[in-house]
Parts: sequence; structure tokens; C-alpha cells
Amino acid sequence: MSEDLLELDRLSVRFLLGRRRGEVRAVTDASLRLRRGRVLALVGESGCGKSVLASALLGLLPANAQVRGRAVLDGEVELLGASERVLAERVRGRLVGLVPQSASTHLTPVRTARGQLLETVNALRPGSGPELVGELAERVGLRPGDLDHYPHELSGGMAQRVAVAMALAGDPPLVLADEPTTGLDRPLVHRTVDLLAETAADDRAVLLITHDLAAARRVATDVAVMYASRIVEAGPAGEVFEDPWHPYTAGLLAALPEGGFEPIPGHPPALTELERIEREWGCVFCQRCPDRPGSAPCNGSPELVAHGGRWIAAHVPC
Ligand SMILES: Nc1ncnc2c1ncn2[C@@H]1O[C@H](COP(=O)(O)OP(=O)(O)OP(=O)(O)O)[C@@H](O)[C@H]1O
Ligand code: NI
Repeated sequence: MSEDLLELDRLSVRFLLGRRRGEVRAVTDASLRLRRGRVLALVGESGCGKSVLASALLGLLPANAQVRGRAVLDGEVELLGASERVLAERVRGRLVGLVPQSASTHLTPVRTARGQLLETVNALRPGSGPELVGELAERVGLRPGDLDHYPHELSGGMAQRVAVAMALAGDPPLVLADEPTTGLDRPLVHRTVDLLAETAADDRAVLLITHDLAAARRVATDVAVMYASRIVEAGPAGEVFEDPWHPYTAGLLAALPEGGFEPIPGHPPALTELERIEREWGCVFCQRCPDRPGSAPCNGSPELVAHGGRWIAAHVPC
């Protein structure tokens, strides 16, 4: 059994838009290690590439996506090169559970939540049937009657919990949860992320994709910060949240209520422009950075570099 449950090495994803329209660079050279027993929060603004990274791991990208790199699960299954058959029969739901973003749109409108959860349970763990359905519902905080509703009768938060139950149904060693707390009120956010963190106990692990830095802070043991398709900072959650090195991470924390509600001015660059920006500036964050080259320690290289147990791109730790 490998200590690293997931080892991601230079994952890049581009979407080809056709001859005149160029390409979208959605993920660039993303490297990560997710150890057993850990919850890794992947945070960053909307559109930076978080969901694309997760979809790439499960072979769920559309045909115009070009994927490079390696993603090794448990030291043996290489996910990015795996055939559709391996992904369908061994990986999805069994080795890797997915809580998809916008969970309610992934439910079939014409069948009750119970029917759909039972179907998932029967496919992944034949013989465990209605008993496991009841157990899963209880774990995610649904009352038995909730499952008898059709998707359009469920609140966003209930649909979200059905999706978490489905992701846990196959008891997978790795759970990818993509914004699992959207639409939930604070107590339910806590309950959901606590439940996910519990599932990471022992030899399992969770990749928690979220905008919600407070939720990430609550349960993450590790954090990776993504900006404009690249991971710009990573390390133990406590250290990164206490003492962020990258000006982007510092900016995200300053935008929180307890950080003073000061959002980073400006917008992330268009993902079709990244090649040019990196050629001109080196660092993809430079155009928004309060620490511009010359006045601050930006070394202009987009590569993620290790310093002790932490990683940072383009900037040297202060
Ligand atoms: N099929 C596609 N073709 C072209 N571009 C795409 C395609 N799918 C996603 N993208 C682009 O890839 C980028 C990254 O999208 P992604 O969904 O990973 O962002 P995200 O970080 O998950 O954002 P959010 O927090 O809003 O979910 C976006 O700019 C998106 O428009
Ligand atoms: Ni997303």
C-alpha cells in the first residue's frame, strides 16, 4: 500500500476551440500529492480550473480536451491513460467517488432519490441493498422520507446530500468532492465537511474543491491554491492559512470577513491569454499583484518550487 493515495504529476488540460479561436489552458502542470488520512482542499476563484482537474482524473472531459501528465492512484492505477473500461469498471465509484459540482443536475428527474441511490448501491455493492441506502442517508443527514422525493422536490442542500451519499456508496478510498457545500447553510456546511473529513480517516483521503475558505480551514489538513490554471501555492493547511507566502493566497484570505473583506482588485486573466502573459511577465498573477517585479520578491517563474514542506510558484518566501 502506497503512502500517497494520489500522486499527480504535471497534469495539463487544454481545450481546443477550433482553428481560429485558439485554445483554453484550463490546467497547467499541476502536481500534487494526496496522502492517506488527509483532506486536501483545492481552492481558487471561479474558472481557475479546479473542476477540470477533478474531471480529468475520472476521464470525464469532453472530446476537445487534450490531457497530459500522470496521475497515479495507490501506486498502481494510472488514471490519465486508463481505458474507458478500466475507469468504468474499476475506478469510478469504486476507487474514486465523485460528488459532482451542481449535484442536482446530475440526478435523473423522473426517479426518486431513493431509487437512484439504491441503483448506485446495487451496482457498486451488490447485496447490501436498502439497508445500506438507509445507513448512507443517515450519515449524510437525510431523513428516511427525504429519499422518497423526486429531484425537483429536493432543496439544493438535500440534492447535495444525496450526491454525497452516492459518492460514498462504493466505500471508495478517494473521494473527490467538487463544491459539496453549495447551497447549504452554515451548520450543514460544517456537518457535510466534517463527514467528508471523517471518511478520510485511516487509509482514505479526500480532495475537497471549494470556494469556501472557512470550510477548507475547518477540515483540510493540506491546501493547494490554484490561480489561472496553475497551482501557485501548496502545503500544510495550518501553515498556509496562518502565513500565506503567495500574494494570491494572502489576497484570498484578506477577502474573508475575518481578513477585513478586502477583495483582490481586478479579475483573473482569460485562459486563452496565459501563454502570452507568462511570456511577458513570467508570473500569471503579476497583473493583479500588489508586489510587482522590482518592488517585491517575484522571480517571474511559474514553476512550483519546494521550500521545506511547502511549495510556491513565482515568489520566494518572505
Ligand atoms: N469543454 C470546454 N471547452 C472550453 N473551455 C472549457 C470547457 N470546460 C471548461 N472550460 C473552461 O475551463 C476553465 C476552468 O473551468 P473549471 O470548471 O475547472 O473552473 P472552476 O475552478 O471549477 O470554477 P468554479 O469554481 O466556478 O466551479 C473555465 O474557464 C471554463 O470556461
Ligand atoms: Ni468548478
